Amino acid sequence: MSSPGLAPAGGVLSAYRPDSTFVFSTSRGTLLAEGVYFAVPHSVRPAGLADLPARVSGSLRVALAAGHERPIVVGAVPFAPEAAACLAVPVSVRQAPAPSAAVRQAAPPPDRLQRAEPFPTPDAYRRAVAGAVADLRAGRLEKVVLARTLRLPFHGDLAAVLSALAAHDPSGYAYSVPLPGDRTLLGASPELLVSRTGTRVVATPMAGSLPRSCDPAPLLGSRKDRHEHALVVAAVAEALRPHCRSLTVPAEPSLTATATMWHLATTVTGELAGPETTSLTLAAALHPTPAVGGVPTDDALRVIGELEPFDRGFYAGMVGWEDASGDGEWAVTLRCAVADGATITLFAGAGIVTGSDPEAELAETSAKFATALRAMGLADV
Ligand SMILES: C=C(O[C@@H]1C=C(C(=O)O)C=C[C@H]1O)C(=O)O
Repeated sequence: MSSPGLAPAGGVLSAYRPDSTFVFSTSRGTLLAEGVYFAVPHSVRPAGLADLPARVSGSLRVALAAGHERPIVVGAVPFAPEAAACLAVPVSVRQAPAPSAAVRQAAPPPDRLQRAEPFPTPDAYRRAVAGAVADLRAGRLEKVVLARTLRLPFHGDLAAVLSALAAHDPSGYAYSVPLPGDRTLLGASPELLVSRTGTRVVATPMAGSLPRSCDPAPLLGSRKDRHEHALVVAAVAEALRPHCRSLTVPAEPSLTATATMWHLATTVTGELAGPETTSLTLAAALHPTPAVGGVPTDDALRVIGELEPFDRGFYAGMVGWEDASGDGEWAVTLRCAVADGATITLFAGAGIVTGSDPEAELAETSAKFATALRAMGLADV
């Protein structure tokens, strides 16, 4: 890492260029990385994520050997394990305290949201949810997450969108990743897939949601949401346990708020059994959790492939960083948008269990779109 002297986050974000800068902003600070010193090579095997931790550790060793003083790897990993990740050792990294003040947005032309194209259509999404509920009732699976997209024209300033994302949800993970083909992935995730700091491991799985405009009390009491949540926590604990000497899994979830949503969340903490387990070893063991996939994972992935008429790309993958010691922090790539020329595509999904109501899941995904829409000045939730 080049000398990270603390500068105001507004200052560090002013260096942001959507097509070339990686940004990862948390309540503890903003990391801004530029340039490609060494691109993490793609997998040559169809091994998916199995060799990802080694490819990243290897890239960090190469950078160290070439004289980079404090290399880190930053970027995003797509949802599908066989799809190419976008990870690199950047040339320079700056860090600054978290941004504090919301950025005022210019008022958008009023017709813009009307030109938004949902895909699949709301009707098709309701039908997909109903189809999944039929599968669930037939006992073929316990949970599956179904997503949808919203595509709209966008000519605005992505720097303003990114600062608004960070300012609206200062306790979340606001990010921006330059993607191949002059596209930009950006969003604000509430969910920590996993972090490793020395031997300390933290994961904050989420599942069970309501729009922020609702009273959250029924969420904590909802059997359907508690079940949906428990499935994710159990899968996260099961994936982390083999790597940990001790693991603490709270028996009850707590309520977490973002600017647009309420979620049930559980913070799982552990002590690593051995120092060789990197943050990405843990992330690869966890992905995809049932917060974005389902239970059992393979059946859920098959149903997602059958019922979702689009490629998730980087949505529901992971975004973050890892350093040469193996420490790192990876958020689930949620509440995201991909900007591509004059078009931006938003992604949002919801966990479906036997008690799911298609209309409520449609409303939940609409509320999740509001995170990006609000940052674009297109929703005032
Ligand atoms: C799938 C998404 O969010 C996930 C699904 C949730 C749910 O189903 O309740 C809650 C938080 C996230 O783990 C999304 O934002 O697209």
